[in-house]
Amino acid sequence: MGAMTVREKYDIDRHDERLKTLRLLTKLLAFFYFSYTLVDIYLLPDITLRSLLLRGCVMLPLTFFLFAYYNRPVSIRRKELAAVLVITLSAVVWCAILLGSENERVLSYFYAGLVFLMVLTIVLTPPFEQSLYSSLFVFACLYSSIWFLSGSTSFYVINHLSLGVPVLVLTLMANYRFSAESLRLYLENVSVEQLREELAARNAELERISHIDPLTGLTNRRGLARYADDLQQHPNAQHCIAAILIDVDHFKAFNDFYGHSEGDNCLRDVANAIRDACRPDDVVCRFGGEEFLILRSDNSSHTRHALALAEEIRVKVMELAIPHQPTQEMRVTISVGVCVAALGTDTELSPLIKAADTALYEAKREGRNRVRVNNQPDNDAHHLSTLSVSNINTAL
Ligand SMILES: Nc1nc2c(ncn2[C@@H]2O[C@H](COP(=O)(O)OP(=O)(O)OP(=O)(O)O)[C@@H](O)[C@H]2O)c(=O)[nH]1
Repeated sequence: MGAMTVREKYDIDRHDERLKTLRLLTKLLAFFYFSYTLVDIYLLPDITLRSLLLRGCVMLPLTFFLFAYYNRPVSIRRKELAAVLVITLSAVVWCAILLGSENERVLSYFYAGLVFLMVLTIVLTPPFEQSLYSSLFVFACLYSSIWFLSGSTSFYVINHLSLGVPVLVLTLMANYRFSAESLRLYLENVSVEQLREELAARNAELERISHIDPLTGLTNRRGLARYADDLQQHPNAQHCIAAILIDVDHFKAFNDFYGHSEGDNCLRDVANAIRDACRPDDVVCRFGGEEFLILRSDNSSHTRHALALAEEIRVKVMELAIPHQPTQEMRVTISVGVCVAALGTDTELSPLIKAADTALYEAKREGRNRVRVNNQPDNDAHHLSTLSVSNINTAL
C-alpha cells in the first residue's frame, strides 16, 4: 500500500463522525424538501401534478438510494459527493417544477432557490472542491431558469442577483474557512498525539535507563530501591528471599596494575558471569564499585540453593581466568556473602543485605575467594553463623 496522504488519513479517521452528521442532515433536508410539496401546491396550484410527479418519482427514489449508499463500504468523500450530487439534482428538479407555473407568485417564491446554495456550502459543509463546483452549477441553473419564469424581467433578475451573488461568494468563503480550519485542528490533534506518544516512549526509556548501570548493564541502586519498594507493597509471607553479596578481591591492586580501563573490562566480565548464572527473575544489581548483589525470592530459596548459586558464580569467575598478577591465585577471584530469610509482611532489605555483608566480611577475613553465609538479618553479631566452603557440600 502506498503512503497515505494527510487528507486521506483525515477522511478515514473522521469517517464515522462525518457520516453521522451526513445522515442527520440528509434526513432534515429530505424532510424540508418533501414538505415543500405542500408549499408548491399552496402557492402555485397549477404545478401540483408536476411537483408531485417530479418530487415523488425522481427525488424520493434517489433519496432512498442515497441512504442505501451511506451503508456501503466506501470513503466518506464519496458519500459526501453522492449527497452533493443528489442535492444539486434536487435544485434542478425544483427549477423544472417552478418553470411549469404560469402564476406570477413564482417570482417571489423563486428566492427560496438560494437555500440550495446555502445547503451546498455552509449547511452540508462538504469538501471545498465539491462545494465550489456544485454551488456554481446550481447558481448557473438558477440564473438560467430565472429568465423563463412567468413575468420575469431584467429588473427582477438583477434584483435577484443582488442577493444571489453575495450568498454564493460569502457562503463559499465560509465553507473554505470551515474546511481549512477542520483540517488544521485535525493536524494539530495528530501532532499533539504524536508528541504525547514520543514523550511517553522517551519517558519509559529514561525510566529504564535510570535503573541500569551503564558499565555492566545490570540493575543499579535506584533499580534496587524500586525492587525494595515493590517488595514492601506486595509482601508474600510464604516466600523466602536470598541476598548474595559479591565483591571482587584485591580490585584496587588490579586497577593499579592493569589500569582503570582494564578494570572496567574485568567488572563487565564478572557481571556477565554473574548474570549468566542467575535466573531471569533474579534481581542482579551492581551494588557498588566492585560489589554485586543478587536477590532471589521464591518458595524454594533455601540456604543450600543460595549457597549453591554463590559457589557456582565463584567458580565461574575463577574459570574466566582473568589475569591478576599481584595476587596469590594470579587470576581474578571473588568473595561472596549470603543471607537467606523468610519474606514476611514487614520484610526490609537493608538488614538482609547487612547480614550478607557481614558474611562477605568473614569471607574476606578468612582469605578471600570463598563463600560465607549469615542467616541473621537482625545483624546480631552474637548469633552470626557462618559456613565454610567445605560446609556447602554438606548443606547440599
Ligand atoms: N576500573 C574501575 N574501578 C572501580 C570502579 N568502581 C570502583 N573501582 C575501584 O575498586 C577498588 C575497590 O578497592 P577496595 O575497596 O580497596 O577493595 P579491594 O582492593 O578490592 O580489596 P578487597 O575488597 O579487600 O579485596 C577501588 O580502587 C576503586 O577505584 C569502576 O567502575 N571501574
